[in-house]
Amino acid sequence: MRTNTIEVTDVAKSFGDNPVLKQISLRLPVGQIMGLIGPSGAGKTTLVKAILGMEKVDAGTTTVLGTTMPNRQIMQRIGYMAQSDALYEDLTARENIRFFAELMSVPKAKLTAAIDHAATVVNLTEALDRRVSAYSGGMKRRLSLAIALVQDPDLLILDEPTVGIDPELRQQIWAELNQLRDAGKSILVTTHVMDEAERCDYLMLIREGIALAQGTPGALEQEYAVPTIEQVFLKAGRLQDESHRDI
Ligand SMILES: Nc1ncnc2c1ncn2[C@@H]1O[C@H](COP(=O)(O)OP(=O)(O)OP(=O)(O)O)[C@@H](O)[C@H]1O
Repeated sequence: MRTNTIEVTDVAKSFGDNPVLKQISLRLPVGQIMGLIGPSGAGKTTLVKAILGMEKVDAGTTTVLGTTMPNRQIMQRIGYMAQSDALYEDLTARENIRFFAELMSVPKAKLTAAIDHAATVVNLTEALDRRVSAYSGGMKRRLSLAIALVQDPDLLILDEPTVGIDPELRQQIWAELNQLRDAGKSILVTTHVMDEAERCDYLMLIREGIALAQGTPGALEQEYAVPTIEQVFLKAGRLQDESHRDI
């Protein structure tokens, strides 16, 4: 039986002479929520795209479900929510979800129930038949998440899923993520929001393309002798800056 859904080993990537990922390795075990946290420009989205095979790496290897990406069959088992919404504005939300569900080969018999469930999770049931052009930014984020969920994927990759989403709905979304994890799905989520980081089973702190620290939230707080992940991050960043100065 497979133990890791994602395996990244010593990945490096530069854009021109800008090194964006430096020797990154990570393992996402089956049935876990892993959080990638780091400031803007740290390399989180580039790492996510490298995992999906959407960005070619300069060195190292990445596999998803034991397979080198990109791979069409494996892509059908991944629910990916990108940072920017790729939606058809002239279609309704229901038509958008249906379009992507069909693309991902959701069986016809399950389609209606799958669309209804995904819409319920993100609280869009009432607005399903409205055109997306009339949606707010937060509603578009929620629709993108519904699209990522609709094919009942083995792996969810969510790039900043809760930006523009109010706290109450965010709770609801995290409850759903926990349920999916408990059902054996694997989830990789990038976030700036520290209280979301605390909810992950395992964290990777990334800054300037370097994996500064990894571990469970509790283990990281213990290692850095501070009470919150925000403080872990600040302390790890300070230590990184000091080590630059020492060179
Ligand atoms: N296609 C590209 N061409 C050139 N540089 C890029 C490209 N994509 C990303 N970069 C650069 O790589 C670095 C990391 O960007 P990335 O989007 O991975 O960061 P991030 O951690 O996801 O940030 P944010 O939280 O703001 O989304 C940045 O300096 C960015 O400008």
